Amino acid sequence: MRKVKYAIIGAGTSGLTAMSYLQQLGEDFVLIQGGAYGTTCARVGCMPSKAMIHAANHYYQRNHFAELGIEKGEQLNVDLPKVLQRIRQLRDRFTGGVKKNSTDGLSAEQLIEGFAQFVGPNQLEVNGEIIQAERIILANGSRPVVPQAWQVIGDKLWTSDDIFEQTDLPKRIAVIGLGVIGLELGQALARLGVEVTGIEMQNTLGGLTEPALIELAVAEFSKEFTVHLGQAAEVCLNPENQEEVAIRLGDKTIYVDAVLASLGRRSNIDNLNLAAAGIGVDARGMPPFNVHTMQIMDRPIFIAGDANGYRPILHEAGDEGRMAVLNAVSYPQIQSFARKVPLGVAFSDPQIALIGQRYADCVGEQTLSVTFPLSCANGRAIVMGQDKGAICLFADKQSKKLLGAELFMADAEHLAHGLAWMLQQQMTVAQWLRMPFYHPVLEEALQSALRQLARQLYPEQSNWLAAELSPLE
Ligand SMILES: Cc1cc2nc3c(=O)[nH]c(=O)nc-3n(C[C@H](O)[C@H](O)[C@H](O)COP(=O)(O)OP(=O)(O)OC[C@H]3O[C@@H](n4cnc5c(N)ncnc54)[C@H](O)[C@@H]3O)c2cc1C
Ligand SMILES: NC(=O)c1ccc[n+]([C@@H]2O[C@H](COP(=O)([O-])OP(=O)(O)OC[C@H]3O[C@@H](n4cnc5c(N)ncnc54)[C@H](O)[C@@H]3O)[C@@H](O)[C@H]2O)c1
Repeated sequence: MRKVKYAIIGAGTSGLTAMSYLQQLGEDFVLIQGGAYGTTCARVGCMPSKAMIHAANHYYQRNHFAELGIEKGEQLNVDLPKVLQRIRQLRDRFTGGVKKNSTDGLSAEQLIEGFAQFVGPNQLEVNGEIIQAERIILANGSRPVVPQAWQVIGDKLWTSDDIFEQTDLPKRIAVIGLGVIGLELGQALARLGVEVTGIEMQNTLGGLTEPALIELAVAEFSKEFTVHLGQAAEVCLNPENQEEVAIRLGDKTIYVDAVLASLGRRSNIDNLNLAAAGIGVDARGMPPFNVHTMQIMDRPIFIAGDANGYRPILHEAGDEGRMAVLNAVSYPQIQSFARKVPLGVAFSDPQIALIGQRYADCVGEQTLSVTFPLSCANGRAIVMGQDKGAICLFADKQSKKLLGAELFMADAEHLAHGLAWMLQQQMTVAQWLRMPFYHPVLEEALQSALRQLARQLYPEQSNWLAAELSPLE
């Protein structure tokens, strides 16, 4: 049996963030990594998906050249094998960079290759070796949800783990699940010339909850690919042609060449045998843990990143790795950390951004909301041909502070950051309106929405000309 002070399970963003702190402190640790190196983000997640979207969006622009007076755009072609090859080259560059700066520098004692599982309260087993660790960080990520019944279609069933490995793309793909992954990759595939059928069992897409934005988004995406909402699909091989997949949607059958399952991701926590550590799980298979400390019960065991399923996105995985390692080091002293304002961006076009609380969770007597369409006098959006979207802001009537925002607009990623940063400062709507807004920029749409909100929140305020200025103290 090997004894160590710290064991980290998983060399993803979360685990590596935790490890870098232990390295700085010169602590005694092991990093246990099962599966491929280089992190989910760089290998099969954020980065290859953005590389595909980038190529797809460039190619798609050809459809709009004529209206700008630029000729022969329709003569452009896409070389799909080259597009896919470039994605893999970029992926290798990103994963190579991650490895060089993290696991490549570890000694044979520090890095253990293999899948860990608990065999006792503080004991892990990897490849038959027992590791006794005083403090343990579980950062073993998540994997795509794939229904067992869909396996009958064999290699025609893809997830985000497979799509970037393809050397070419077929004519027709069904993208099932129009959350973030389905929307980003579904639109990219459509823009690269694939005939895409998008299927989502809820009556929304990309996580939007505000009805006007959902309607706008469905209308926009439907121009590029077929969108079926409110229906769960059944998948099998076409009995008459085993080369084809048959998707059953109610009484409709759609035939495609491949299926991209983007139905969500589930935690890998189930491969750790938590029961052997004396840790129970809830109905979703998750152990009890504190989102402000990352600690599981009162144990010297911490859970961070996608593994805990709380906010499965990259910057949160990094933050949770930090919280987990700070508390692992200070254990039994445990510090609670405030969570940052929730921020999510889907890199579709237009983008979707969700900041703070969700609209659906806030609607009620105490909430005021405004939805401002970009076509309504945002000059920059109109010039760019990007005036299809809208901004929805919602605020608490009493405190006059924003609760959150949902955006469906071009380049929402930037405005979303401004909104998240300001939301975290807990400013009132009047304070926001005293910030500078340049012209002509998309941010002026935020200014317009804030003005509409302010008029309802401050009915007593008669002089808005002055209210947007701060008196010199
Ligand atoms: C297609 C896609 C696009 C995405 N795009 C974005 C984006 O644009 N922006 C964003 O913020 N987020 C995005 N994400 C989410 C982001 O990639 C994840 O939230 C983040 O990578 C999670 O990091 P992690 O450290 O928790 O897990 P991971 O990076 O998955 O690391 C966990 C590691 O643990 C290993 N492991 C599992 N079980 C064991 C075990 N028992 N023993 C040892 N090792 C084990 C796994 O093999 C894995 O290598 C995307 C995800 C996907 C799939
Ligand atoms: N830009 C980003 O930040 C980004 C991009 C990609 C992924 N991610 C991360 O990856 C995670 C997983 O992404 P995802 O898109 O797979 O999950 P998701 O939870 O966002 O969306 C999954 C969708 O599939 C639908 N669905 C489930 N089963 C279905 C069925 N049988 N038929 C039809 N629809 C079905 C769900 O209703 C849901 O809308 C996200 O939660 C996010 O944290 C982030």
